[in-house]
Amino acid sequence: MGIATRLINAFDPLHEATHEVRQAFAAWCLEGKVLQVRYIAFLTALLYLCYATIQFFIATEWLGRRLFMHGLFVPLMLVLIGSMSFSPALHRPMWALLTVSPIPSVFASLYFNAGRDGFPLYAPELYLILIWTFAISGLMLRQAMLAASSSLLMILAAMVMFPPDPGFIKLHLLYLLAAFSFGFLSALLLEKGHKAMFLQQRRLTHLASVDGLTGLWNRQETERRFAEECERTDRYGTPVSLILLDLDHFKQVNDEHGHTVGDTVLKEFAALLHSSLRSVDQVGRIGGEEFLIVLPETGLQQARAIAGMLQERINCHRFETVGQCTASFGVTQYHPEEGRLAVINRIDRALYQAKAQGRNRIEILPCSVERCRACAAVRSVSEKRA
Ligand SMILES: Nc1nc2c(ncn2[C@@H]2O[C@H](COP(=O)(O)OP(=O)(O)OP(=O)(O)O)[C@@H](O)[C@H]2O)c(=O)[nH]1
Repeated sequence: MGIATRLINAFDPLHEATHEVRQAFAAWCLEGKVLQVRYIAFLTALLYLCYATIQFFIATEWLGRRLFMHGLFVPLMLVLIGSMSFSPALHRPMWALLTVSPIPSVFASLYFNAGRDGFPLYAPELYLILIWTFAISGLMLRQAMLAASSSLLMILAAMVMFPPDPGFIKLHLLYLLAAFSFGFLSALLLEKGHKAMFLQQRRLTHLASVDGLTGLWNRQETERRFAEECERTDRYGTPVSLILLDLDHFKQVNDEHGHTVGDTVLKEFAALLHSSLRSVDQVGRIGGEEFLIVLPETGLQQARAIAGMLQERINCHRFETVGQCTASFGVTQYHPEEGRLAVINRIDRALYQAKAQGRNRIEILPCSVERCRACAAVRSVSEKRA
């Protein structure tokens, strides 16, 4: 790896991240910076009005144009940016406008002052714009770099076309270098800090949603994902089913082989479930040896077939040290009319029945909505049995 790549990587905590993670970072970062953009845009507009007022008293040339630019055009552009920050739908054009906003300010300053006697008096505006673009505006590093580099090119071009006083030129170059490098470095370090914070937050969020032993979702996250699927069902009518399963006589495993072996069985069991299901299915450990599977876009009959497939795989699997294990299953489908709590209660009942009726069984309970076609077949079988 080249030195340049190593250096870039050292400043980029996301250098190994996927495109999706980088996009998630950009969205997270931009959302967090909206408030900064708002305050900075309004404050800068105010300062430009002060600048225009001072020029009103000291400027000897182009007074009307200076007042138009610094008292009207630039402040209005900044107020527009600040106002756009209030509406999420306008955030994209707001970022675009913020990226180009330094250009007219630099252009105006050069147009009014380059090659004139008063240039050193007004040159600090150029240095401030460079620092503002990098470290204050709220722009992401890449956009800030684009805007500041364009500004710097314009300033250098103006310097070639209208050379300042030879005594001032070296100082001017030094100030430009200082403004650009200070601004760039602070933007680079700020973005590095943001990236590290983003990664840390993702890690913590992940840790807070997984079960430490099995790596499956924990109870809270499983319930959250189930609620999300229910909302999808409420909105689009796509079915969602649940399987609740519990290892049979797991206490015996612990009692006979010890908790460490019990833990290994739970891990192996979790891996078996995870590898047997589709990637869209959500598996969580919601209690000691109790697991909940959320099956999106799956009706009751399909869920029954999936539970059958899992039962067969579990029965065929030989767990380390303990050999064969079995599990009991409750299966049901969510129906929008009855609410989530009713489904959770029903699947609990289904599992209880499977345990009560001898374990290593699948019990299916239809929903309580009479006209639900998905559950009709199961309901009639249950009624016949009763
Ligand atoms: N090793 C281990 N055991 C656990 C863990 N969490 C819960 N358990 C044990 O799981 C066992 C559950 O026992 P019970 O609720 O009586 O259930 P069971 O023996 O599986 O009986 P049935 O469910 O009725 O078939 C208890 O012994 C708990 O200590 C864990 O994280 N690791």
